[in-house]
Amino acid sequence: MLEVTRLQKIYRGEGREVEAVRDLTFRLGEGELACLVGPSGCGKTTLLKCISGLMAPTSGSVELAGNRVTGPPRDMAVVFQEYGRSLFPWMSVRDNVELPLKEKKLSASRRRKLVRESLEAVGLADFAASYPWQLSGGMQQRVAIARAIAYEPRVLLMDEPFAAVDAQTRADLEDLIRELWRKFSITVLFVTHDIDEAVYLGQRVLVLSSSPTVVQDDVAIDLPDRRDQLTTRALPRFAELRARVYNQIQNAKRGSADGHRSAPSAAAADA
Ligand SMILES: Nc1ncnc2c1ncn2[C@@H]1O[C@H](COP(=O)(O)OP(=O)(O)OP(=O)(O)O)[C@@H](O)[C@H]1O
Repeated sequence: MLEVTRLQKIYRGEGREVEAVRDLTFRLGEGELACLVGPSGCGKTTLLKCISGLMAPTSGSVELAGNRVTGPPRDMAVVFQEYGRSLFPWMSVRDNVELPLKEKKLSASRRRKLVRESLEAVGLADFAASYPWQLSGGMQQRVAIARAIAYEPRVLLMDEPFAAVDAQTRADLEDLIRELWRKFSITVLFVTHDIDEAVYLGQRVLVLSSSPTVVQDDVAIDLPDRRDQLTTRALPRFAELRARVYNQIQNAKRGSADGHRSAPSAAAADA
């Protein structure tokens, strides 16, 4: 569904160059839920901007369902960390969710149906007429998620979407993402700083190296598919996977090539 091949991004300006991403290759199969972690400043946002077509890579390519991404694709939606800035405060929840659907030129009845279903799916059916500023941070992020889901994307990119909410809300939102992923069979790429969150959510965790970035490790998360905040996180296997991802990030910070690989199959075999 998503194929990133030998992606490189060099920022140029004022007589200096920053190579943020060096040589990134990975694939996401249809319906996969993969998390992406890496040291601070390693190029996660740069990567997401290239994948979502907001920025052109210096070299390499991104393909979505076999089509090269050269601008924001119709089949992709992005949820950012800063929900406060991604929702329009003067529009009701309903209108915020409906706005991108107008661009898709869907009929009014189809738009209404999608808005209703997506608000129901995130538990906000009763708040359609409210304004974002009347809702808590966690609820606002649910609105942003509903807007993304209503767009019926094949791929959903999430850039540290829960970094600004409290721990309890974060746990609820994590469970919501797994529920929506199962319900709508979307391919999800979820960027996070939080190792536990990556292991809890993902079927795979891609660990990025320090900038200039390559894929340092690709860990298959072989935890039971039905996850639960208490029992899953208490499993010995959860602790093992967490330790592996943690060690890889420490290696990445030290710039060590230990465990460096980019082929998913090799990593899956010894995860
Ligand atoms: N517009 C830009 N011009 C020049 N350099 C940039 C630009 N944007 C990012 N960089 C550099 O590229 C590298 C990667 O930045 P990026 O924001 O993609 O990393 P990140 O992993 O998302 O960071 P964080 O973990 O702090 O969110 C950094 O060295 C950063 O300074």
